[in-house]
Amino acid sequence: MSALIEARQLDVAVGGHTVCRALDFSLAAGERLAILGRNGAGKSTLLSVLAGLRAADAGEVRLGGDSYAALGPRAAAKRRGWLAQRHSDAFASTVLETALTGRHPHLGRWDWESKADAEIARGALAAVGLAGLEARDVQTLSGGERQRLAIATLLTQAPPLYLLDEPLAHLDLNHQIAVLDLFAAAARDCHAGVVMVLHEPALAWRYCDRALLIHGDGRSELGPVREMLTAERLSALYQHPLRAIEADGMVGFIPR
Ligand SMILES: Nc1ncnc2c1ncn2[C@@H]1O[C@H](COP(=O)(O)OP(=O)(O)OP(=O)(O)O)[C@@H](O)[C@H]1O
Repeated sequence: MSALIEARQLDVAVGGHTVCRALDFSLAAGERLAILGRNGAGKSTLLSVLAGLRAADAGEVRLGGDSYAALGPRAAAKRRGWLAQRHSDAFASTVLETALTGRHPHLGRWDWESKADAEIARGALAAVGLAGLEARDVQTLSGGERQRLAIATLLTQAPPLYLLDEPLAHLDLNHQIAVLDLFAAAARDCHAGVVMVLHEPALAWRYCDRALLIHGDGRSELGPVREMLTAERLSALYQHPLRAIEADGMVGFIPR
C-alpha cells in the first residue's frame, strides 16, 4: 500500500535560505510526525510544500502514490487537510458555516451541505469544546476559540492525512492536551496520519512517533522521538542549552 505522503529527494528554499536538501520520508497510516526547529528555520514553508501549496525546488511529494498535479485540488483535499498558522475572516460567517466549509471537498459542484454534513460539523465543534457557539459570528471569537474552530473545520473535512502548522497556537494547556488527544485518537481509531509543527518538544515526545528536526541551514534529522528529542540534539537545534527531566514515563526539557 502507498504511503499517505511521501517526500523524495526534496529540496526546499525560501528567500535565499535553504530549508532542506534531498529530504526523503514517508508517513504510513496511523503515524504521527513532529517537525521542530527555531523560528524562521522553514517549518511552515516545508509544510506548505508537503500540502502542495508551494512548489519544491527539487524532488517530489506524493499523496497515496499520486502527485498533486495528477490529483487536482478537490481530490487532494480529500486526501490531506492543512491547518494554516493564521486564519483570516474577511467576511462575517457563523461558527457552524465556517466548520461546514470542511465538507466542501466531499460535495458535488452544485450540492448543498446535508443534515449529515451538519451533524459531522456539530460533532467536530463539540469535540473542540465549541458546542453552543454554532450561531456566533466568527469575527467575535477569541484567539484560542478561533484556533479550535479551524481544528473543528479540519476534523469536519476528515482527511486521512492532517498537516498541522502549529496546532497548539493560542491554546491554553488544557486545550493543548485536548487537541493532541483528538489527533492521537484520529491516528489510533481512524488510522489517520498526522504531521505537526510543534514548538514544545515534550509534547512532541509524548504525542508523536517520529520527529523531523529542521536546523535552518539545509540540514535536517529524522528519526524516532526517543532518538531525536534528547537534551543534546535539542540544545543544538535551538542553540540554547536544555536539560531533560523524566517523571512518570514522560520527559520535560528545561532551558538552562
Ligand atoms: N516570500 C518570502 N520572501 C523572503 N523571505 C521569506 C518569504 N517567506 C518566508 N520567508 C522567510 O523564510 C524563513 C522561513 O519561514 P517559515 O515561515 O517557513 O519559518 P518557520 O520555521 O515556520 O518559523 P516560525 O517558527 O517563526 O513560524 C523566515 O526567515 C521567513 O522570514
